[in-house]
Amino acid sequence: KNFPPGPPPLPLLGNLLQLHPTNPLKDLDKLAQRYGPVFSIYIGGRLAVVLNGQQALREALVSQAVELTGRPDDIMISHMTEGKGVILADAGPSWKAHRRFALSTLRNFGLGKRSMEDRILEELTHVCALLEKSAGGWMDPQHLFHRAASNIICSVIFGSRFHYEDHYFQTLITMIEDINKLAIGPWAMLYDIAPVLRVLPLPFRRVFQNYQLLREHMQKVIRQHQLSTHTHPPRDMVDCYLQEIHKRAGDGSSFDDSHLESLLIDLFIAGTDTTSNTLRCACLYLMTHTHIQERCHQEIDSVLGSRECVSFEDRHSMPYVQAVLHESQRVADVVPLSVFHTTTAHTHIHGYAIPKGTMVIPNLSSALREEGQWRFPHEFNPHNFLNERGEFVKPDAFLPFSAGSRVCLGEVLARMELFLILVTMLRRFRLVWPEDAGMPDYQPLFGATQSPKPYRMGIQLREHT
Ligand code: HEM
Repeated sequence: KNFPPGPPPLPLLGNLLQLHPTNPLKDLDKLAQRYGPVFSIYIGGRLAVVLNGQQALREALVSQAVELTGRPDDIMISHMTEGKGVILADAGPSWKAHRRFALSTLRNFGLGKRSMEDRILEELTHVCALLEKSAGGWMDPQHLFHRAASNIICSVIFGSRFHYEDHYFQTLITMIEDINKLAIGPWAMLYDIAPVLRVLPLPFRRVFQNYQLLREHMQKVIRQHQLSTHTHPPRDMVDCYLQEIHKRAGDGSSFDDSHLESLLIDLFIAGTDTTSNTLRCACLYLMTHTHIQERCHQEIDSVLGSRECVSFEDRHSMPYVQAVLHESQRVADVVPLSVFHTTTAHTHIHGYAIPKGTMVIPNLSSALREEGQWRFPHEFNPHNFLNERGEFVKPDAFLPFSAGSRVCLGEVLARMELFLILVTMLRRFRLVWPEDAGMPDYQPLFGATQSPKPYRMGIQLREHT
């Protein structure tokens, strides 16, 4: 009763035929126009409520934060993660304690010998060395940004990094990409609705194999740390967690080696594609909007002067670069449908009654390009984030990290990475769209995480560097 309206479903398929299999975003827009910002659809046999536009998203995710904390008990994902970790763990004491632990460890990383900022700047020396090698030519930045983002996470959680050419490292990254592709998609759906197929050698088997290999990697790292755990202050997140297990021994908490493995896998998966795809999107637009790149160069040069390194504090003196970065995140639209939520109690959204256990899909993408919320919703324009005085402002519809009790827990790290990486790169290099590359294609490839299509990036050393 009083449930959000939606299109009538077909038996078994629900409304799947009304959603384009490779990119349902336009179809969701059409359904929102017809049924309003909060509507319902059947994904197969499963009923879900879709939230569209910043007002409905904030009303639900922020005002009903507690009621929207749950995650769907998606069968494939729960079989894979055993309900542990943070991203896909349902609301409960284990999720809460691990989220709190991860947030406070990421926040306090200054307490170790090396701050988060130092770790990012160290990775940047390797990024710049590789870019220098390509100066005068071009490269596909996909691998570089993936490896850099992944290494920053490795440095924070394991205290060490991999060489970019390390075959083992490259395999780990490929496994993450594969899990992201397969765990949310038609194969996962088939696994859920047709248990008889689970024994067959179909692609969903790969998700389990990859997840197991990632788990074995984490076990190895944890064992190495256990042999040298009496280091003060802690070197990384694994040290912090092992100390936490010791502190909590006997109090019945869920902190143990197997939860640690799941937490590390989550951070590794969540922190790689997202940051890397945002950087690729920023570079694509900067190469093809040369006047915007030029203004960034001017602002960076004037703020940094002869200083060797940028610091995260410098963002307050660089409103234009900040605006460009946020605009890149807006158009990159990296996690378009967020991670699905579930209601943990009966609640009301937008005047509709939503029972406990309903799946909720936050369409973050709809807010990032919502008419009436942005001065230029359909173009790449940093003035979406600048007021008349040229000061940086952040509109309410900027929700790439979602909002509420499940808001991305890597937001601060991601923002720091994006700023330090982009400023350092633009300070030393000019990014150039290759003359023979034809017209740029800005249409992203849809997925649990969206990415720009592969492209080549021309690199020139800037004269004064
Ligand atoms: C540009 C980069 C990033 C974007 C756009 C992004 C976006 C998101 C979004 C939309 C969610 C889902 C929130 C929800 O369920 O409502 C999320 C969750 C999460 N993100 Fe990020 N993320 C980014 C980078 C990172 C990084 C670097 C890390 C690792 C430190 C990270 C760790 C997580 C975790 C652990 C969750 C699950 C939180 C929970 O369920 O309680 N993210 N992120």
